[in-house]
Amino acid sequence: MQTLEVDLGERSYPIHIGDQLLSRGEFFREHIGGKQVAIVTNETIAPLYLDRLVDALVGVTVTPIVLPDGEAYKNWQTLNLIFDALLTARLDRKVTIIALGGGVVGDMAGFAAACYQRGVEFIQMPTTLLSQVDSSVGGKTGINHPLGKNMIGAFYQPQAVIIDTSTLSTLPPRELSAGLAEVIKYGLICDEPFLGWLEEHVQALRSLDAAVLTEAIRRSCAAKAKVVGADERESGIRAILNLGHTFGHAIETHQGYGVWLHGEAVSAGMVMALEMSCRLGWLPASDRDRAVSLLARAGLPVTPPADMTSEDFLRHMAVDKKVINGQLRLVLLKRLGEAVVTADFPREVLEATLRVDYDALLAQLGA
Ligand SMILES: NC(=O)c1ccc[n+]([C@@H]2O[C@H](COP(=O)([O-])OP(=O)(O)OC[C@H]3O[C@@H](n4cnc5c(N)ncnc54)[C@H](O)[C@@H]3O)[C@@H](O)[C@H]2O)c1
Ligand SMILES: O=C(O)C(=O)C[C@@H](O)[C@H](O)[C@H](O)COP(=O)(O)O
Ligand SMILES: [Zn+2]
Repeated sequence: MQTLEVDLGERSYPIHIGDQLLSRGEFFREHIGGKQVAIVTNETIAPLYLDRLVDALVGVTVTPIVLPDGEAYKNWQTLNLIFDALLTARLDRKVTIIALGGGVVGDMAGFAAACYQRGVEFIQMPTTLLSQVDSSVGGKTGINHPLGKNMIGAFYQPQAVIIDTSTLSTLPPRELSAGLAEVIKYGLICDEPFLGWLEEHVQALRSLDAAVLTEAIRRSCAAKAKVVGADERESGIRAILNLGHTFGHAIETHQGYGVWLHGEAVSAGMVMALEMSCRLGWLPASDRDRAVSLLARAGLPVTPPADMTSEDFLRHMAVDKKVINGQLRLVLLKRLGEAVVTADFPREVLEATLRVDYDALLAQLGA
């Protein structure tokens, strides 16, 4: 078992990473202040892991809250199901909410914790690769709005993140690949040597090699914890974690959520951000191509959806949390391993990037 720390002063918390932690009640008990626990999960994860977690939580009363599964349910109606269940069970403000699931469960359970009785404690127990390397760490919680992704939410930090790597054994391969998009993101934005390591180990990751997966999770969490520790509420540097997301969120919103997975949309979005970085003369085409082939080898889409026009992108990209006074800001790369957040680009370069024939680009690459 390894433990990292998210260093946020009085809101600091540990990230425990290890095998079979789900059954180790002591890791949870340490972070549970009262006698009441509510476990928020969904109908796919509950039959796999809920009983094991309930059995491990000796000495507290447990209220399971089982939500419908899917990105399309990350909304007000589903959030309200959590409040209904908390109130029906008469859980008080000493309750600890445990989010048992992927990023959808984690974002909603965290937001519910931020709101219920003006804030109760919560623990992240992420069960997808994406949630283990990204969404469980850093305190971004919230829900989608039909007009924009994650538009309603709060920064609200958990008491702890407990990552049981064995839960990945049941994860569908498509979901594993989606998680790899965010892993590759860390290499692109802040850790070029990690990118090289991923190029060597991508096949082992896709084959669920336990040691290699654990190392990828550890390095990803360390990168995220460092950025979050430097800028908890995204007033500056934290926005680099959004590489590819302005394009990717446009894809997810355009599709009405849940058609492409978040990681898939981010993968295509990162290719677009890298293409734009090339067009600005910052990144050599060979570096873009290196990233594109790694994403493709990870089983991810590297071209945007064929039916989305540049106007579609521009309309959705105008609704982005990085827009200030109507000015779009994007995360681009100065070089592999170094991202910048900038509004300093000619509009024509963005428009040209959106009009690129990505299939032709891919064909040239032979990826
Ligand atoms: N808060 C953040 O910082 C942050 C960061 C990245 C992504 N996100 C959000 O996270 C969400 C995506 O998260 P995700 O990729 O985990 O998707 P998800 O939560 O939808 O989970 C993916 C699928 O895998 C299933 N599943 C989960 N664990 C499983 C397991 N161990 N075995 C079998 N099936 C399992 C889920 O039921 C679901 O069907 C998006 O809403 C995205 O916006 C948030
Ligand atoms: O933690 C962050 O900060 C991130 O940007 C991580 C992203 O991977 C994640 O998808 C996040 O939810 C996007 O944030 P948003 O503020 O653009 O909704
Ligand atoms: Zn993301």
